[in-house]
Amino acid sequence: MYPVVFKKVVKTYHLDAVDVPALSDIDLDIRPNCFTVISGPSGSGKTTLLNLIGCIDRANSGEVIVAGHDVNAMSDNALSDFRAHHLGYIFQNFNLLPVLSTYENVEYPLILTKVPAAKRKERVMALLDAVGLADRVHNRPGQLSGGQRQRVAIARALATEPKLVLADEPTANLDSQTGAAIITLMRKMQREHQVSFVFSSHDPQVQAEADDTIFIRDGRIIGVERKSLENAV
Ligand SMILES: Nc1ncnc2c1ncn2[C@@H]1O[C@H](COP(=O)(O)OP(=O)(O)OP(=O)(O)O)[C@@H](O)[C@H]1O
Repeated sequence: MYPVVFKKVVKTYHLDAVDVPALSDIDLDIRPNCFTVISGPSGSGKTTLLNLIGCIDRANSGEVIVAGHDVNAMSDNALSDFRAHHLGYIFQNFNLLPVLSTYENVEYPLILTKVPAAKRKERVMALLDAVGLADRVHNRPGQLSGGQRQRVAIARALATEPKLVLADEPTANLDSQTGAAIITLMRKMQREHQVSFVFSSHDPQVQAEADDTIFIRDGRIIGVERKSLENAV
């Protein structure tokens, strides 16, 4: 099953009295267990597309199917529950809760989804070990480097075992060496957890690692490049 299917999707923002068309007639399939990059110039609609895939925003028309669910038809409460259980997010600004420790940041989505305490501990420690932060469990985000913060965000995104992880410019605030290490880690986690990652990115390092690239211009998909799946699994 494709984790994401779009049919004739349109998104227009309303800014005061002006309509700003952001996405027009988007038809799209995202393959399972792949690294998919959305590539395009500034203002082309990458973040808008990622926000629709991530159910952070809603389309004006068309069908948006995520993990087999018609998300445009869901109520706000159902959508919020759906996001918590099925999706993981990685942001360029990391978006960690500053008052929580590394451990607590990764545990947080498991509390939201009511995972029992013993299971939470097991899963958080396994993830922090996998991202190389088992010795930083008590540090708060302010006591970590940018690369370490992004590692926490990767562990947090995978905590609920989602089928799909969305990453908006995940290496934008990292130097190229740290960015490369983060891409390698995301690839490793993607393969181990059999999850689909969808990125928006200008970073050639992220684009080079992609299985699939979706090229977008002026709110329209102008091409899709898919590598052989042997690279992805
Ligand atoms: N909240 C909003 N209100 C009004 N217009 C918006 C809003 N968000 C985005 N837009 C417009 O929608 C279009 C697509 O924006 P979007 O942020 O998706 O592009 P992008 O490709 O992610 O750009 P960048 O690479 O600069 O982040 C642009 O014309 C933008 O000005």
